[in-house]
Amino acid sequence: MAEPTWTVVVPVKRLPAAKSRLRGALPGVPHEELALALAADTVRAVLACPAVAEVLVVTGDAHVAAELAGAGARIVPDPPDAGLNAAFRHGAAAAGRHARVAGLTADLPALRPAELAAALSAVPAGPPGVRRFVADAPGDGTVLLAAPAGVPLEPRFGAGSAEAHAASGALPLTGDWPGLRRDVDTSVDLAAAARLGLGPRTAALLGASAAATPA
Ligand SMILES: Nc1nc2c(ncn2[C@@H]2O[C@H](COP(=O)(O)OP(=O)(O)OP(=O)(O)O)[C@@H](O)[C@H]2O)c(=O)[nH]1
Ligand SMILES: C=C(OP(=O)(O)O)C(=O)O
Repeated sequence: MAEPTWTVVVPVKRLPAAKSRLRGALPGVPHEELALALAADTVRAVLACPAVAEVLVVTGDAHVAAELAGAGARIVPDPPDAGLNAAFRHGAAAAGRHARVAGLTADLPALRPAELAAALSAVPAGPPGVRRFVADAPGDGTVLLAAPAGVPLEPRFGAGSAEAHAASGALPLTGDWPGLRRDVDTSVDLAAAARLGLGPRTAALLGASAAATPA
């Protein structure tokens, strides 16, 4: 059984602006409910991961903060308008210098706690202190970036982030973790995540949308 040694930082954008490429993906479902469900299912899986001691959600959204604090996450206020990498750095700073910190995107509704535990256990505990990352399913993005204790996270999330993380000295983790790698940016991604098995919040919205949409 993995030791709960990791602090996982999960940034969540303000819901009205979040997941813009998914807007309209589920007819009959308010967009903000879908964006919140993706984050809630991600955080639920992280909280259930035996390798995780604490989940820090970095957000400027009061609704997200209330929901995810209720689920058991610690909320760290987002630096206003600073963007995704600033949110990761802010969360990592709140975790403290001695923590093993991993940054994870909040759009992984098919994430399984055991996959996250396997990925985190593949990060060596000791020197030489190299950061590790897990690329998304297409291979160009990043879903997870992990740093050993005392090593800055130095996040380079955004378009082409797998290459950017590698160029900054981070090494890829190569395990077969389909739910972890399946980030959801578009309706095609959402369908792929549904084939893997969605967390309960997103699954309920998919079911409600299907029931409301004439065949
Ligand atoms: N706290 C915080 N989280 C962010 C910010 N930008 C993106 N995120 C989160 O980072 C993760 C990955 O970002 P994207 O996949 O680009 O998500 P997004 O920006 O909501 O989606 P698009 O509008 O489609 O680009 C998601 O879980 C977002 O909620 C930000 O400025 N602050
Ligand atoms: C944030 C990222 O990209 P996307 O918006 O494509 O999920 C990333 O992969 O680093």
